[in-house]
Amino acid sequence: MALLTCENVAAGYEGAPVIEGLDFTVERGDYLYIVGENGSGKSTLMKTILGLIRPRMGHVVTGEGLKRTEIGYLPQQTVVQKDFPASVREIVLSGCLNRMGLRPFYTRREKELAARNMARLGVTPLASHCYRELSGGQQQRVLLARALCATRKLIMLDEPVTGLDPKVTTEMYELVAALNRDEGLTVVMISHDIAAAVRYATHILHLGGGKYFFGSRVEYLSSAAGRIFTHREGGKQ
Ligand SMILES: Nc1ncnc2c1ncn2[C@@H]1O[C@H](COP(=O)(O)OP(=O)(O)OP(=O)(O)O)[C@@H](O)[C@H]1O
Repeated sequence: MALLTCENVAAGYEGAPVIEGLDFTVERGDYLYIVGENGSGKSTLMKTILGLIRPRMGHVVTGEGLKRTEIGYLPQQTVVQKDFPASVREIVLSGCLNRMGLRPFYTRREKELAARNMARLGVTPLASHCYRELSGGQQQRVLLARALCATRKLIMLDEPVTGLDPKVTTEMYELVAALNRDEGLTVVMISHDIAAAVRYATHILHLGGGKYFFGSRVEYLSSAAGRIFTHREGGKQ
């Protein structure tokens, strides 16, 4: 069974639904990019998958023993979040909150998990620094370490490179690609960067104009949406 299945999903707020009739699956080890213009419903879909928004129609089904609370999530950063007055260690540890239930303290295992994920993301030397004093790239690494504390299976990232310079953007992309390739972590990433999508993704979901495309990277490149991109890039892909 797929790790994640969306069956005829419609979601939105008041008024007309933002997304409708969406069908796609995410298998273990996939790297799915969700692309599409502003307002096409990418974040709404991600929140629906996470169970933060109830679908108006259809179902989101998880498989392979995955619980919704075991999905690592790196949300789109707001200005307020960038200014959060906590230490890096506290932020990373808070990725364990979903496992804690009513228990008020972190266990030794949770502290070890946080330490491991800080090391994995190269932020151990920043552990006692205040989060709001970090650069944008360091903040995103910290949030990725936090999301990894919540999951061993599936991580969802909402535009994790917004505001980062090209070098740090590439580092972030390579980091996530390595987690997928070397550690078998399944990744779902929202992005506006179609060039990165066709470089890193195994699958692409392109939302927009009431329609959508879902398929493998190769299928995307020969689809109408993908051909617009390759045409613009002069057929470089
Ligand atoms: N909390 C909300 N309440 C009401 N409408 C909302 C809410 N969040 C988003 N919307 C609307 O839903 C639509 C889709 O928004 P969403 O954030 O899912 O798009 P997106 O594709 O992620 O956009 P972007 O690329 O700009 O981040 C937009 O028209 C937006 O204004």
